[in-house]
Amino acid sequence: MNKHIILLPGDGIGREIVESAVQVLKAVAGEFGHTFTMEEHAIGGDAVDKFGTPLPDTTVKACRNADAILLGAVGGPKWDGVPADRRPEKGLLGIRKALGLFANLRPVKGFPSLLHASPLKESVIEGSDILIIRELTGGLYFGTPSERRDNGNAVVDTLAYQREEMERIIDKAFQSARLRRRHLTSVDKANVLESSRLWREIVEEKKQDYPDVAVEHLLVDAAAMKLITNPNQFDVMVTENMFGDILSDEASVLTGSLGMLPSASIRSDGTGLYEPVHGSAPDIAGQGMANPLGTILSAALMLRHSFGMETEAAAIERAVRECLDQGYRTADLDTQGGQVTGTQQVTDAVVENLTVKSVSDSICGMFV
Ligand SMILES: NC(=O)c1ccc[n+]([C@@H]2O[C@H](COP(=O)([O-])OP(=O)(O)OC[C@H]3O[C@@H](n4cnc5c(N)ncnc54)[C@H](O)[C@@H]3O)[C@@H](O)[C@H]2O)c1
Ligand SMILES: CC(C)[C@H](C(=O)O)[C@@H](O)C(=O)O
Ligand SMILES: [Mg+2]
Repeated sequence: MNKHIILLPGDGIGREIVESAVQVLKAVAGEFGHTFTMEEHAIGGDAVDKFGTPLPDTTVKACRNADAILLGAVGGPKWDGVPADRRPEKGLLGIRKALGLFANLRPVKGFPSLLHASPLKESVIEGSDILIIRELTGGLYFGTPSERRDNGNAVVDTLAYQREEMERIIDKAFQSARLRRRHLTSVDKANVLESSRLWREIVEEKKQDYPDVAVEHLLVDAAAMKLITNPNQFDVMVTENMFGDILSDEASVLTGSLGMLPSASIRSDGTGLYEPVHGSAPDIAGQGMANPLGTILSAALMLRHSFGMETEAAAIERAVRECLDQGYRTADLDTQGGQVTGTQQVTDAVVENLTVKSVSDSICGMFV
């Protein structure tokens, strides 16, 4: 197959980890006889520096014409002082909105050889396999422009949702639960927020259409606690934009590192932007020590969701598992006294495992 992929490296470690994923995608193309053309565009602080805006029109246009998009990360202290409309993060929010990518799938599944890498007890995290589905284009992030009033002494952020925006993400969550263990946890703050009360009503309405899926409601504060104390109770979790942002970083602890988590930001027709859950990690940028696996696993999600390449996606996931089994670890992972390996060595190990092993023993559908 021929596919055209837009690369948006962005800022901080973004370029390093996207480069790793590109090496893996090239290896997949070679191994399976595909042609992936890749074209880089600017976003975030990188775009502010080059074009004076975090989301140039040329980037949006290229993304609209792409088969899929792979993003690194945006932001960093360099742009702390820029006006609100030039914040690097606006570029990321802007491209998600421009492409209508309302569903953010954040699978949280630990690799066997990393069980010990979590600060949580192995008995707690063993077998945890959660899909967090985060609404991505509404809520507090996109309310009528935030503003300062009273000489800067009062602030307004607006949490707004339309019924349809809630319905489509809740439908997506029920459908995903059907493909997994048929258990859906809806997370809200219905004891306080009117938006959460509408959300809960819609979940109750929708569950009539999915009688085979067990549904529970949890308030977000309790959900945050249970995610750490009893993660195995969860299958699919669905929640609004900001709750999903926070809960997914928290859930990454189950896997050993925030650097491990991939994500798919998609809409109903298969269009997708694939991005690790973490940010630009300015504290380690440029040092060759970033964990590339969240981005490499995001590339696997791209192959599965946007290109329908299940075998190829599973081959990447298997290669990552083997790389970890062989003991390769970036510094964010507990090395158990072993050697710390850099971004490039980890990437090389994944590529090596992809190319030397037969694909017949692939673990299909490891993530979503
Ligand atoms: N999707 C995105 O582009 C995205 C996501 C989150 C944060 N950000 C932005 O990133 C900047 C930094 O934010 P932050 O420090 O709060 O969050 P962060 O996710 O960048 O980093 C949090 C911690 O995790 C570590 N970390 C993250 N990814 C890692 C990886 N792949 N390998 C090893 N360690 C990793 C970092 O070193 C840091 O200690 C901010 O400007 C923020 O807005 C962007
Ligand atoms: C950088 C920021 C706008 C972004 C978000 O909150 O969506 C990030 O934290 C993420 O999780 O992708
Ligand atoms: Mg986040």
